[in-house]
Amino acid sequence: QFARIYLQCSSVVRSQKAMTDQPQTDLGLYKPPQTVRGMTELDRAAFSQTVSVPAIRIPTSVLNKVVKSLKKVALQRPGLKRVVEEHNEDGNKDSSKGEHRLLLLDPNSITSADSFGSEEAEALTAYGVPQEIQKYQLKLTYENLKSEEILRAVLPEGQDVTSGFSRVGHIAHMNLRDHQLPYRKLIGQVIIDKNPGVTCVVNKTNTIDSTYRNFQMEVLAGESNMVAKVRENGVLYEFDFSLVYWNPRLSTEHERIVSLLQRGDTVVDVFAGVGPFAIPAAHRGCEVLANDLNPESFCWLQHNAKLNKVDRKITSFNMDGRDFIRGPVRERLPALMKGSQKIHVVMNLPALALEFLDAFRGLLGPEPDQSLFCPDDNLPQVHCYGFSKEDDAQRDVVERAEVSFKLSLQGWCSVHLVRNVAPNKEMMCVSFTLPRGVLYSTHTQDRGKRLSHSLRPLKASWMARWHASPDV
Ligand SMILES: C[S@@+](CC[C@H](N)C(=O)[O-])C[C@H]1O[C@@H](n2cnc3c(N)ncnc32)[C@H](O)[C@@H]1O
Repeated sequence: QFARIYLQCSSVVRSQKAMTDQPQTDLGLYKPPQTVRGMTELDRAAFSQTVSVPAIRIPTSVLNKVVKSLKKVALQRPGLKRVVEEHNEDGNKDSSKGEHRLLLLDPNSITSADSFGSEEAEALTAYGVPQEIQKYQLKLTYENLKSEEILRAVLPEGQDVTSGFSRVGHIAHMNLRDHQLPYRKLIGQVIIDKNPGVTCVVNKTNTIDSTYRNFQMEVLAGESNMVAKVRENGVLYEFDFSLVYWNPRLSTEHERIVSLLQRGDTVVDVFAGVGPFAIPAAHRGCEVLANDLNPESFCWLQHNAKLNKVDRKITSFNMDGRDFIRGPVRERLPALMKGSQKIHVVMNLPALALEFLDAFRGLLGPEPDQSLFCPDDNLPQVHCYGFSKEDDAQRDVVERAEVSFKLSLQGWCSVHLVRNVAPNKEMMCVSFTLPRGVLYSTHTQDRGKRLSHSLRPLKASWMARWHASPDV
C-alpha cells in the first residue's frame, strides 16, 4: 500500500543526553569530601582533595619521547599538568634531581610496574627508563574535576545526575528533573565553569505547547542576556531565545530541504520562525515568501534577512498560516505556476501543520477550462512536518495529510524521519506535489470521492514526474 513511501532514517538527529563535557574515565580517582554533599551554593574550594596517583621517573633527555609512548596510560584531567617536578621530603623542589621529571599515570590503567602493556614496556626499555612506579600526592581542585564528578558529589546519593542540555549561542538550555531543582543554581554555575563560551544557563519551566513554540525559562546562572547569536550551516542568526522558537537539533533538516532548492525557485515558508529555511534559501538565489504569526519571530526574521544581506529576496508576513496561504500565497500562485521554476512550500509546525493543509483545498477555485488543461502545470512541492506517536509513524502522518485534503496521497508522497523527539514520538516530513485536484475545486468541503476520480487521468504523468525528481 505504501510502496512509494520512503523512510529515511539516516539523518536522525540524536539528542545530547549527557550533562558531562568529557568522557568518563577515572571516576575512581576522586573521592569527594562528605562536606560537599547537599551543597546548594557553590563553594569551589570545598572540592579540593589530595589523592595518591602512580608516577614514573623519567630523565629529561628522553622526556618527550617517553611521554608520547605512555600517552594512553598518562593521567588526563582538565587543567592538570601531568609532567611534574620532583619534590624532596619537605615538599620543596629537589634541585639535586634536576635531570628527571615525574609523569603522572592513570590509576585505572597502572597500579604497579607490571601493568604496562608490551608496547609501553618496550619503549621504556628502549629509552633506558626503569619500570618503577612511585606514589605522588596530587592536589585535585575544582578546576581539575569534571561536571559529572562535581554533581555526583553534591546531589543526593544514588540519584541520576545526568540531564540534557542544548547550546544556543552563549546560552545552555536545560530541562532539569524535579530532584535536581533544589540544586539548580549550583548546576547552572557548574555548566558555566566547565563549558567555555557558555555565559548563561536557563532551565525550561513549561512544555513547548505555547502558540509561538517558545519556552518559559528561568535563568539559573550567569548573565540574563537572552539575545543569542548562532551560526547554523554557515548562516548567522540573532534572536531573543526567550521569545521565539529555535531548535539546534533541526540544522540537518534545514540543510536537507535547502539542498533541494535551485536558484530562481520560489520558497513559501508558512511557519518561518526566525528564518532557518528562509535565509539559506534566499542565499541560494530563491525568492522567498516567509510568514510567522509571532510578531517577535517576524521582527527577528527581518533582522536576520538584513544581517545576511538577503532582505531583497525575502518578503515577510506576520499572519496566521491559513490566512497567509489563502491571501498572499493565493494571489501569487497562478503566476508562479506559469513559470518553469519550482515552488516549494515548507510547513514546519509539527504539532499542527498537517491540519493546516486544508487551506489549500479549493485555493485556486474551479478547475480551469479543459482546453487550457495542462498536465505538466508547475504544481507546488510541499514539505509538511508532523509529530507521530503511532507505531507506523509514516502511515499516520500520510493519513492525517489525506484527511486534510479529503484525497488519497498513496503513491504520491515520500516520508522522511526527521528525528526522534521522545521515546515514542517521531518528527516526520511528508513531501509531495500538491494535487491539482486539491488546488482546483469549487468547494472547500468534503469532495474526496469526486476529486480522487478527477485525478485518475493525471496519475501517469505524475508518476513520471515522481521518478524524474525523487526529491519531492
Ligand atoms: C516549530 S517552529 C518552526 C520555526 C522554523 N521554521 C524552524 O524550522 O525552526 C513553528 C513556528 O510557527 C509559528 N506559528 C505558530 N502558530 C502559527 C500560525 N497559526 N500561523 C503562522 N505561524 C505560526 C511559531 O511562532 C513558530 O515560529
